[in-house]
Amino acid sequence: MEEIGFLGMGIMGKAMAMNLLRHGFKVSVWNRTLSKGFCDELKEHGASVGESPAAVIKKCKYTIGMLSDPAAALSVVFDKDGILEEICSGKGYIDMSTVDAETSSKISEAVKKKGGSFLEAPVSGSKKPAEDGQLVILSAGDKGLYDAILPAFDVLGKKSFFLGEVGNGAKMKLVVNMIMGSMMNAFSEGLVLADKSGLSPNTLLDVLDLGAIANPMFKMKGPSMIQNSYSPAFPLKHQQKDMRLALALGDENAVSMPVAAAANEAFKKARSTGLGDLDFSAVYEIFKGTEPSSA
Ligand SMILES: NC(=O)C1=CN([C@@H]2O[C@H](COP(=O)(O)OP(=O)(O)OC[C@H]3O[C@@H](n4cnc5c(N)ncnc54)[C@H](OP(=O)(O)O)[C@@H]3O)[C@@H](O)[C@H]2O)C=CC1
Ligand SMILES: O=CCCC(=O)O
Repeated sequence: MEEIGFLGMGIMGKAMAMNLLRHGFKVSVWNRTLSKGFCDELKEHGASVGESPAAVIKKCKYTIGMLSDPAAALSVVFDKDGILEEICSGKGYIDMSTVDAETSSKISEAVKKKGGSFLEAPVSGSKKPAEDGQLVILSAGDKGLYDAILPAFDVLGKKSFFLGEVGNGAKMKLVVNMIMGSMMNAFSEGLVLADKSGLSPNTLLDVLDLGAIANPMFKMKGPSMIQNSYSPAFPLKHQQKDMRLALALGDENAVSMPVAAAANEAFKKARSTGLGDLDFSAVYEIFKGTEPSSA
């Protein structure tokens, strides 16, 4: 397949680009902050490093973006040296960041106006699934671009969905993360309730894992939460962004979401106490009423 461009070498972007390289793809990467040290590692695996989003688009037929939030996703497209300066007929941009439908539509319209094609493709799954090529890809937009990029999606993910028009991928992702964030809050409350009422949180994990609400998230995050350990796989600031965007989607559709609203408050409180760069499971500290003893 043609060389693939990759913009945004954060937790997810770096793992995904590395995975493409391991599977024999040629990859050209770019990150806003070059000094973060990702370059050498990726270069060792054969990546070339572009000096701007425009430079990467110019070089590659297909370019993927994995940026933190709507402001970042818009910036790489519309700002100086951005995607719009080089996107043209025959080139495709695939935004895999988690953003709202409005952001995605804005990008789609601008890219199409320049003759390019656009696909939104946010993902379910975190750092480890990204490293292992086990993401769930929620794409929507240009079906021709989806078909063309499938060989790369097959490496990045265990399943790809095509959900129709631009916006549907973003909405699906926000619904999923709204449920996940609400679950993390209920789980944290339960761990605190078990502890304060004289039960072992570890035994609670064993009981949960054998019942109808067993799930990979409780199983994976529970033991480290009990150890007050929150090394970031999915940063809490991004989970709070997703709750905020999901609540806005609820507003638009007049859907009452009291559970998600309460969860959002807890994530906001966690951010305001300096936990934003830790894993989103650090919201547990808000329910414990303590500061984390380690990251
Ligand atoms: N981590 C996870 O488990 C998952 C994350 N996601 C979503 O994927 C996206 C990336 O997440 P993740 O990798 O964890 O996030 P990180 O915070 O690790 O990385 C964010 C990336 O966005 C870049 N960035 C931020 N602001 C700007 C800007 N204004 N202009 C250009 N680049 C910018 C950062 O560059 P710089 O290094 O310069 O700051 C960095 O490359 C987010 O939308 C997140 O919600 C989706 C599924 C799972
Ligand atoms: O957006 C982040 C999702 C994290 C996950 O699905 O485990």
